[in-house]
Amino acid sequence: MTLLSVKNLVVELGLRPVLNGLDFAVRPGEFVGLIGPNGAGKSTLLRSVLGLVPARGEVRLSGEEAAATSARLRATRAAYLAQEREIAWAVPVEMVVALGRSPHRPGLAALTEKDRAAVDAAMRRMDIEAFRNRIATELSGGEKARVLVARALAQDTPLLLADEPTAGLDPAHQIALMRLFSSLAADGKSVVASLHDLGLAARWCSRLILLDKGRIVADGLPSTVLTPENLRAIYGVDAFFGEAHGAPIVHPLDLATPG
Ligand SMILES: Nc1ncnc2c1ncn2[C@@H]1O[C@H](COP(=O)(O)OP(=O)(O)OP(=O)(O)O)[C@@H](O)[C@H]1O
Repeated sequence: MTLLSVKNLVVELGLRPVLNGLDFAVRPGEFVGLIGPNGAGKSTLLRSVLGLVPARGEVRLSGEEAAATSARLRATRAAYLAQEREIAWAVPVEMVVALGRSPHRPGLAALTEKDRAAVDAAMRRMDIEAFRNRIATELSGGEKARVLVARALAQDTPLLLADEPTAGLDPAHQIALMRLFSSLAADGKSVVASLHDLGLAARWCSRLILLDKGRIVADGLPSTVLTPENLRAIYGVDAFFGEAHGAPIVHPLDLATPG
């Protein structure tokens, strides 16, 4: 059983090819880091999986063709954390997080005990319980980011698609989030997260997909994807490679020297 499978996914935006025939599948238990330079197509890939941009090819969520599934059912299979972190509504944080339960509430019925438990658990996991009654629009950028992750967690889906989830978070909350995604994967869920921080990607992801110019150029264990050759060829950087506590360290050091 795959939670997500993508076959020959093609996206054109403004008559420009953005994704050029992608193929991959994500199984339960995987924490997949989607990496690649600016403009590689990472956000477009996440958005096209959810039908948010027009695409050709086949996308299956939990085995069923996504295009043939209702939006509500899709939202019980995959949660999405968008790159934009603005919160439009001046309402209490708790209410924003509870929006994650919408796909589980027919006609937006009152929150059930299960809904409340999911909202509380998501707020606890994102360390935002203290903000519960604060107005969401009045939070800092990183605090808002954590509220939106909590909303996606409250959705309680087998698959989480997260676009740059660590952006704007301080180091402790970045690491806590990567730990959380790892533990979701250990519980049999899957996370696909676009990441620019190659150090976090190397250390925490079970698998990396490296995109460049709308194509998958490497897909596998972080140690096989984050090679000096790939970093030079795709990102144009030289990096330090090391190891600590049994996990890899990758830290970009400088622009690659020509030749
Ligand atoms: N609405 C659009 N119309 C035309 N081109 C678009 C549109 N949206 C995105 N693109 C182009 O598609 C390409 C991929 O964009 P995308 O946002 O998926 O990249 P990304 O890998 O997520 O980049 P970043 O790391 O900068 O967030 C870019 O060249 C971008 O300019």
